[in-house]
Amino acid sequence: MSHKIYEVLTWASSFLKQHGKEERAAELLLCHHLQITRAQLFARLRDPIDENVHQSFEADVRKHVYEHVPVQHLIGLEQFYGRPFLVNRNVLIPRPETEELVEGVLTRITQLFPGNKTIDVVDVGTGSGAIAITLALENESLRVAAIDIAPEALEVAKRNAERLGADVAFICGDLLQPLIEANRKVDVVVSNPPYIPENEIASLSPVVKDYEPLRALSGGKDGLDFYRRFARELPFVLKERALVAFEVGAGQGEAVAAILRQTFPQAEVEVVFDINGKDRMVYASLGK
Ligand SMILES: C[S@@+](CC[C@H](N)C(=O)[O-])C[C@H]1O[C@@H](n2cnc3c(N)ncnc32)[C@H](O)[C@@H]1O
Repeated sequence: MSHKIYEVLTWASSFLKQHGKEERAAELLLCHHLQITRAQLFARLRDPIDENVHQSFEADVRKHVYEHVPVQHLIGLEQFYGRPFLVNRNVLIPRPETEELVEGVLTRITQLFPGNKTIDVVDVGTGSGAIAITLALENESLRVAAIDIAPEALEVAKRNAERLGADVAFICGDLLQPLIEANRKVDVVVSNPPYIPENEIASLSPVVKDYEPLRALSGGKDGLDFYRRFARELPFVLKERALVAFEVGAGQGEAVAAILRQTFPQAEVEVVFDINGKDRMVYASLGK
């Protein structure tokens, strides 16, 4: 007997809810299996569903529930700043908080660098390329480079740049070392580095811990290792007038601001809260 789309959707929603998962995953996965948009899904609720599609959808719902495979890995995509980014186990799934970081960078760039000269930006720890690619697509005055230590992450980032038509120079290397070695200076350094304290990794949910790369998560003993390294390396790569923009873990804002103030006593340093009221971004403007 063939099922109707709404029956399958109702089953999946309540199965997910019953197992403590977000019900919205049902819609996302069903749209993916039917190859339709959300609006089309709701227009077709009373249509019958092909049995093969039904089976493969149900198998994915069960994988999400029992094996904790992230929905984004089942679909192969995550939306970031309104664009679809390919994701897999080699990259962090880009998060909505990071969209706020991108927004903050775009606004501050306009304020700090009025006029239309080319602005050199580097995204450090680019992962899927979400930050670098979005910046390049949103502001054509930006010349964007992106660094990651993991070649397998850069493969994903390069495919994303190609698919989305963004011009980004990808570099494999350790933090700012590639720029320091090339004696290259930039106007903007943006980064969402690993910042989770080591002892919190074990208690992360399995969807994160088992499927996202550890090197994208762990920020050392107190989570601040990368910010301390940035503080040592930034003075070698920043132009006189420059912007540093970091995503931080909730509760780390003041500690990261203190690290930046110590390195750049003249800088204007701001801790910015996200829409959920958490301190998630720190900006330092130099040479204002
Ligand atoms: C938290 S993820 C951020 C990914 C992406 N920028 C985003 O916001 O979705 C951190 C990234 O930093 C990279 N990374 C870790 N250590 C690094 C290092 N020493 N130098 C450069 N990149 C590094 C990881 O491979 C990972 O892709």
